[in-house]
Amino acid sequence: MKEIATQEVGPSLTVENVSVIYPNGHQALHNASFHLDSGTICALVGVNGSGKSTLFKSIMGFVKPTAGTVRINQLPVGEVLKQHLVAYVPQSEDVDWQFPVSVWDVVMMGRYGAMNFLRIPRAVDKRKVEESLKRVSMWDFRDRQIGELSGGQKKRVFLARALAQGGRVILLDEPFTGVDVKTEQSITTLLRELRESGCIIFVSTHNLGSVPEFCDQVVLINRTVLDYGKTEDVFTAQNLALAFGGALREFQFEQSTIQDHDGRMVRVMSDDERPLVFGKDGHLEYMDRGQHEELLRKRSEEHE
Ligand SMILES: Nc1ncnc2c1ncn2[C@@H]1O[C@H](COP(=O)(O)OP(=O)(O)OP(=O)(O)O)[C@@H](O)[C@H]1O
Repeated sequence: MKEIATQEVGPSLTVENVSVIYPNGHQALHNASFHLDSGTICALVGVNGSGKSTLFKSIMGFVKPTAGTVRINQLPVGEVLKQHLVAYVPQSEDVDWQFPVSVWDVVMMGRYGAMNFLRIPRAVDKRKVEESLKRVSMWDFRDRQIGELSGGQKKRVFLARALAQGGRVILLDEPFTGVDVKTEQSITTLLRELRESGCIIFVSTHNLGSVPEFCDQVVLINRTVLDYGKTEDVFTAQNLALAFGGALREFQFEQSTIQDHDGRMVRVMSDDERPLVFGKDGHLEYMDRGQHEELLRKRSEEHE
C-alpha cells in the first residue's frame, strides 16, 4: 500500500483505511486509502459493485465507516458537513424526477446550508443561484419542472446546485451517462475551470475512454483501493486487467499498422465506448485525441 502524504494547503481529501460493512453483513470496502490535493480532476474507476457509491457516501457522511477515517482539510466528516465543503452531483437514477420542484428550486437547495432554519433566501442566495444557472447555460430553464428536462440538462442543473453551494470537493456520479458530446464538452470545460480554482473534482465513471482525456488522476477500486495516482501511472493495461478482469474487451495486434509502421505489438482495451491503446510496456500510448493525431503525424514523417 502507498504511504499517504498530506499537505496543509486545502482542500485536500484523505481516506485512510476505510472499511464499510452494511447492516446485512456485506463488506463493501476494506482498508481503502488514498489522498488527493487541491486542483485536480480525479476519476473513481471500478466494476459494478466495486464500492464506488459506498466510497462517495462515506465521504458525504451518509454511510459511517466501520473502521478508518475520511478527512477534508484535515477535518472529520461531521465538521466538513457543517462547513458544506462537499457537493454532490447524483446519478440520474437516484433522483425522483416527478418531484414537483422547478430548476430554480433545485439550485436554491444548494444554498440551504448557508441559510437559517426558516430557509428564506436572501439577495446573496438568489444571486448565487442566478450566477450558477448562467454558468451552466440553464438560466432560461429556471421555471421548468425538473422532470421536464433532457438527461444532459438535468446533469447541468445538479452541477449548478453544486456551484451554488460553493463546495470545494465536488463528487460527480457518472456525469456523462446519457449526455451528448456537446454537453459532455461543456461539462468538461466547467470542471476544468473548477480545477483551476483549486477544487477537487472526483468523478465516478464507467466511461474509461474519456478518463485519460480529462482526468489528471485515477483511484482504481475493487472493494479496496487497488492503485491511485497520476492517470498515466495508474491506467496501465496490467492495472485495468486487475480491476476489470474479463469485463473489458481486449485485442492484441502483433503486426500493428494502427498507429505506427514498425510492427510493434499494440494492445487495445475497450469498454465499448472509446478504446484505450497501450504500447509494449503496458502504458497508454496517448492521453487525448490531440496527442494521438500528433503521434500519427510524427510517425508518418519518420517513414517518409
Ligand atoms: N445499503 C446496502 N446494504 C447492503 N449492501 C449494499 C448496500 N449498498 C450497496 N451494497 C452492496 O455493496 C457493494 C458495493 O456497492 P456500491 O453501490 O458501492 O458499488 P458501485 O461500485 O457504486 O456499483 P455500480 O457501478 O453498479 O454503481 C455491492 O455489492 C452492493 O450490493
